[in-house]
Amino acid sequence: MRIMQKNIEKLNNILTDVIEEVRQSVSQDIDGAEVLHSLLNAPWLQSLLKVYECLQRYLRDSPAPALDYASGLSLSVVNSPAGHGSKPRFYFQALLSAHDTVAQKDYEPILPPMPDELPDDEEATRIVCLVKNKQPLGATIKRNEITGEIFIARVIHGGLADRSGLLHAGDRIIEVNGFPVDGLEPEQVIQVQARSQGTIMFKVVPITERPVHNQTMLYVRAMADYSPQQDPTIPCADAGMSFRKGDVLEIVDQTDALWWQAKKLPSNTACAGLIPSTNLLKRKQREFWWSQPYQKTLKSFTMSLFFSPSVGFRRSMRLCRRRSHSTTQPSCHTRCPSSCYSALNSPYEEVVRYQRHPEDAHRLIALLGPSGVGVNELRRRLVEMNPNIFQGAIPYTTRAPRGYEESGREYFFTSREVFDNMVYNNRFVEYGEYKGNLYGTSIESVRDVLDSGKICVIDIEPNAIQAVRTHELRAYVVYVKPPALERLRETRQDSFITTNYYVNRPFKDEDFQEMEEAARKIESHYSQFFDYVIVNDELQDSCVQLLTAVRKAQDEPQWVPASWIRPTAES
Ligand SMILES: Nc1ncnc2c1ncn2[C@@H]1O[C@H](COP(=O)(O)OP(=O)(O)OP(=O)(O)O)[C@@H](O)[C@H]1O
Repeated sequence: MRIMQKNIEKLNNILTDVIEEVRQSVSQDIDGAEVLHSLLNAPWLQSLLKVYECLQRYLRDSPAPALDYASGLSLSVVNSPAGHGSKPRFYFQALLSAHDTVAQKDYEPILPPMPDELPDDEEATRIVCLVKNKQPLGATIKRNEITGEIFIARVIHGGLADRSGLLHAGDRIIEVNGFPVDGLEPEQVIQVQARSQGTIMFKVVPITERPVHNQTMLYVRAMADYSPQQDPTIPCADAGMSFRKGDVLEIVDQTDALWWQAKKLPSNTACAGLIPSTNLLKRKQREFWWSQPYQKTLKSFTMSLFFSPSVGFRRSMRLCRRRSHSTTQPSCHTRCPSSCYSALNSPYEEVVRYQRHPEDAHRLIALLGPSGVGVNELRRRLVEMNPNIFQGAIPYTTRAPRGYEESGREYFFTSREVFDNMVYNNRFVEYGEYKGNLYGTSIESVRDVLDSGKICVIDIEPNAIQAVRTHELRAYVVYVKPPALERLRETRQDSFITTNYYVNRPFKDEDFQEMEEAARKIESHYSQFFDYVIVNDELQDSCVQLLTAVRKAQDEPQWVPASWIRPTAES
């Protein structure tokens, strides 16, 4: 007993040391440390250790059941006059029934005895018996087309087969429930297995050398939608996992070059699902792209991220509203470093959990939404609410200052040469030309605000998202969405819009329809980059939601691109 206590003490010491080490790592911002820390602190791990301790104790004491039939006893208590009317809870009965099964050593199924003498050339086989529950088996199979032999292709992480620890990728299946499977099609094997009730018995020849895989933890944000039910190439649609763009996925197994295993976060399931690997998804996208007629491709291809739904730039920058039917159609360009093209091209973006350190610069708050939805109004109200905390970025322009304007207050007034030079050096988040003058939001303007300790709030066009999602600015992207049409009509009754032709005219129904159409396009192309969505219904509520978003951005852990934390030469 003393030896065991000593061992437990040793174990406790090891755990304390590990937790301390992890704590130090967390303070040094080392990736994954936070995850490990929460793992070691997890109540279930503590419970497991307790179970381990109990098992060790009982191993020594070898306890015997006092009764073989405890559930019968509970029934007599209920049926006795004293117990009349009281019903034992269902789970208590189940517990007693489990007790009786163990006490009676009722371990199904009884296997045939091993033959005394095995021929020398007999392959080592293993009988694996799994108790079926509502979960699928959690393994896929494949057939060797030459020999007709059936093999386990992969074991799904956290599934029934994986948790048994008895079946592995590469094991050859000889029989299922006593039924020889050599030469059958995989679908026929699945049917045999599906027919079995209670338990399934596999006779397998275990793979001789199991490959050793050093799986590294990988988290990604999906940049496209995926549905296994609509993918005819997936090895097993039931084992597949669907995801929407923007979802954060934990990749638990990358052994297979084509099909990874992943869990969607936050996850409450132990079992992973199959998803296409980066290379496979890229290949599918290329094939899809080439198979589509040109126009249709632009409309429906989920990864056509280069398509910009609205070209122009915001009123906040040029102080005049853009209209898509404007005769002086403004053009807008964004700074897009080479890393941005790879981010747009990749179906998954690697992400890490990041929490801003109180001493770090604030994250940039970038608001976007369809024209007229209220992005500018919300930004203005936030700054007005507390100008000591929030500030916009002063834009640059080549237009001449008006009487009341001062350089560095409304705009930085500059020459075309200087402006062109800044464009050439990638110093603009976005810029554009309007009525012969250039306007732009520079990275320096944003940096100045952030360096002063304030929170910089800007509004951007959707195609500038990549220019602010950088290691330098670490933008938190807030999407402002219009409410339903009826609510737009109700809430905007007393509001005005400014167009190229009219200053402050009341909203019309066509403005709302245009806004909804633009919103649909923005969402379908950029929703994977939204960190927070505000439906701008009642203005007061939206302001409160914006404050919540800002607080989350600055004070709560978020999934951010891994390149922000491990910057590459490009980012
Ligand atoms: N929730 C709301 N309820 C009522 N009126 C609103 C609401 N949000 C914004 N508005 C009004 O709608 C008009 C347009 O808003 P705003 O100028 O902020 O649009 P925007 O999204 O910045 O578009 P643009 O940049 O093209 O001007 C303004 O008069 C604003 O006061």
